[in-house]
Amino acid sequence: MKNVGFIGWRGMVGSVLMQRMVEERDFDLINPVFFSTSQTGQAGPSFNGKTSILQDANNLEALKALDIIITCQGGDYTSDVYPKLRAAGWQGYWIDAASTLRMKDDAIIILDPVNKAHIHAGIDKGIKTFVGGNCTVSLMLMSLGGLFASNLVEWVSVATYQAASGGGARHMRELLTQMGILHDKVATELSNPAASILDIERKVTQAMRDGSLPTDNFGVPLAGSLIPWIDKQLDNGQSREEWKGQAETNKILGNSSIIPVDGLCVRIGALRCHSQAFTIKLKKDISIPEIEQLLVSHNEWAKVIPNDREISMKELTPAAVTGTLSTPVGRLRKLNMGSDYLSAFNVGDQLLWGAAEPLRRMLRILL
Ligand SMILES: NC(=O)C1=CN([C@@H]2O[C@H](COP(=O)(O)OP(=O)(O)OC[C@H]3O[C@@H](n4cnc5c(N)ncnc54)[C@H](OP(=O)(O)O)[C@@H]3O)[C@@H](O)[C@H]2O)C=CC1
Ligand SMILES: N[C@@H](CC(=O)OP(=O)(O)O)C(=O)O
Repeated sequence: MKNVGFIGWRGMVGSVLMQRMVEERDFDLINPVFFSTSQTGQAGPSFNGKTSILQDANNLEALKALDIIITCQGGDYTSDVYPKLRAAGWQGYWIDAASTLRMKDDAIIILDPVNKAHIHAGIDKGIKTFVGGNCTVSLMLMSLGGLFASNLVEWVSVATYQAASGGGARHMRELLTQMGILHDKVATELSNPAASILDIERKVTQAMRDGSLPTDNFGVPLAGSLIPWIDKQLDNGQSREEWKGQAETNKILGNSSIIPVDGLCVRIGALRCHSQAFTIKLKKDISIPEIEQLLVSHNEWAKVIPNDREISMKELTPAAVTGTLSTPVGRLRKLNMGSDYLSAFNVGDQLLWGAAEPLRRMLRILL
């Protein structure tokens, strides 16, 4: 059995990874070794009946003994440890959730339902570094993969509605705390049907503006509001999250001719499902039934939701999709701009296909 090291396993992404690996009995196939940057020497978890002591995630000698390393620890850890490990001659497989290494020439962005052939070709060529994609990119390709695979996409314009979890566990807590404080401010009025709704709104708006909400993580209130910027600011006016859309999509697809992907990335008050609204310029006018067929036949998780009000409201929402591997896509219709302009809307759990699932599937490919 291969020795597989896990770093970042107790964080939010890592916990989802562990849960999925238990569900799929991945631990039966490996000899897991658990690491920590802060709890070395403490008892490790037991996912396959065996317990062990947590090892130091910065101990290069311990890491060098591993065949495969899976890290969800974050970009700082990767930037620090990965170069040292490779410089020390380690030839094992590095599977990473952080964005640090994604665009390196000797790394492949992993999303096997979309680029399995590319992954296998990379392994055959000796590539040893595999990185999970940005969550919005992975979720877009899971739901729209059929259109890309059929070479039908000329360009994509996207508006995202991204959940708090994309920022990390502390961001989720902050959003919920903000929601609770806002509710508390008007709880009395809400229990009185005769209270003026404009008084209620005024109190809530005042609380959003007077500094009474915790904003250490988001920087500004998110509850009752939104944030039209995710990740760093680039010189060209894009956010880094928006930049990833085109860069990572084309790298995952292995395109030599770039498909333009651009738009606006926005944080909203969902917990762990990202949603995205797409305008897609098709290379040719094909019918909606043909499009639906291409989408559902691309992979088993891409579910088409009929463009019907009731069904969309029930099935195409974060509330419906959270915690599932399904990557539904709906609101499919031709736009007023012309019959080769398609609208689409997708929803996906950003901690599953958006983060943890591609990592465990990459491990399976290597076993
Ligand atoms: N959040 C997301 O949606 C996505 C994140 N990623 C990547 O994954 C990385 C990790 O993200 P995320 O899982 O959200 O980070 P977390 O903050 O949840 O966990 C990161 C690390 O913090 C340490 N830690 C300290 N205190 C605690 C605690 N009380 N509970 C759990 N862990 C604790 C753990 O390391 P230790 O045991 O060493 O102390 C843990 O591995 C990101 O930096 C990013 O690179 C990628 C895609 C999506
Ligand atoms: N940036 C994403 C989450 C994430 O971690 O993305 P990346 O893996 O590309 O850094 C979000 O905030 O929703």
